[in-house]
Amino acid sequence: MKVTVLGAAGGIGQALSLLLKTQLPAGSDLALYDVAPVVPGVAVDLSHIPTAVSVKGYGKEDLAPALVGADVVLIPAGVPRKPGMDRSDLFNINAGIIADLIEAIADNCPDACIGVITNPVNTTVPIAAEVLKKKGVYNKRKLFGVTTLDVIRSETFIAELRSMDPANVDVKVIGGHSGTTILPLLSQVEGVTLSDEEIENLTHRIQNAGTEVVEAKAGGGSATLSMGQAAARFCLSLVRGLQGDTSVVECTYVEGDGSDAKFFAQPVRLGPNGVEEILSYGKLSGKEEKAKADMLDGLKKDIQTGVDFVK
Ligand SMILES: NC(=O)c1ccc[n+]([C@@H]2O[C@H](COP(=O)([O-])OP(=O)(O)OC[C@H]3O[C@@H](n4cnc5c(N)ncnc54)[C@H](O)[C@@H]3O)[C@@H](O)[C@H]2O)c1
Ligand SMILES: O=C(O)C[C@H](O)C(=O)O
Repeated sequence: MKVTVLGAAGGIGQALSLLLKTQLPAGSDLALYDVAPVVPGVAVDLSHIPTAVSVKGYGKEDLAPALVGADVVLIPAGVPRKPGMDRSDLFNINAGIIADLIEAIADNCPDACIGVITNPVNTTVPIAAEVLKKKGVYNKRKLFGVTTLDVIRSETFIAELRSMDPANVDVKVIGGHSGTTILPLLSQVEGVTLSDEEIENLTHRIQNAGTEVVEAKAGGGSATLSMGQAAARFCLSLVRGLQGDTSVVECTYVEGDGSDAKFFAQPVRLGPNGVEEILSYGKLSGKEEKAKADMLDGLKKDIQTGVDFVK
């Protein structure tokens, strides 16, 4: 299994690469690409960790060899938010970065599963889809917006509230990855009953958790360590699926049946082909139905911005 990380020298990229070096199955290859000149050093540093995962660094001019043969490509390349910014304020810089990197993926590893982390995810994933379509290699089963951070935050905050082991909390988060498009289904958490007030407070915290980190870092970037963990969880799930395990379920932002929006974060069953099955997200409470209805126009607009960028 070859996993390539694009943007591997950044805050997320380094945390993610460390977790992959220590947790990918034995025999895997980890390819680290970045435009920052430190990337070969990151690879050398990681290569001293005694696991059976090979690590190689690729500098600015070596994108093609970093991608050739990749089964999974994860993309945390791009700029993060500063206090006072929305994720959509990153569009002007990150849209072009994603389009360029996806074009290179289409040329060098068109069959790879692609996990887009770069914000604004609601828009960068549609950009990726349009670029892949232009290149004639779009496979909707293999393009994912990584929204796992919303899931692990939900699990953490609920576990804290109820003094539970977070490993025993399972939360579906649907919609998108910004503001009210992040919709945690707190009415469905097995073994946990929450009051209306608790649901309201938790939903607000989950939807604003990215801003909580951005403000706490005070100009030094956004979530990197928790995102590294979230992306590693998602990647390891993808890899288990690619290796034949068809019991792996994750919530992720994919092109589904379009009944809510063309791209929508929802539970999917992973497997050898990427998405094996889009799963039902179950019955929403009245408040969740309303929250979904209220945010769909905004999500659709974010998606259209991505489509228009490529056209
Ligand atoms: N999906 C999510 O839940 C989630 C969570 C946190 C952050 N993010 C997003 O992830 C992105 C990265 O965040 P970060 O904190 O790691 O930022 P960072 O600035 O620490 O790292 C970004 C890295 O990307 C590299 N880069 C820039 N252009 C590149 C290109 N064309 N090719 C390869 N590498 C390139 C930079 O050199 C840098 O090393 C941001 O857009 C951020 O908003 C998403
Ligand atoms: O909030 C951000 O800008 C980064 C990321 O999307 C997050 O949710 O932490």
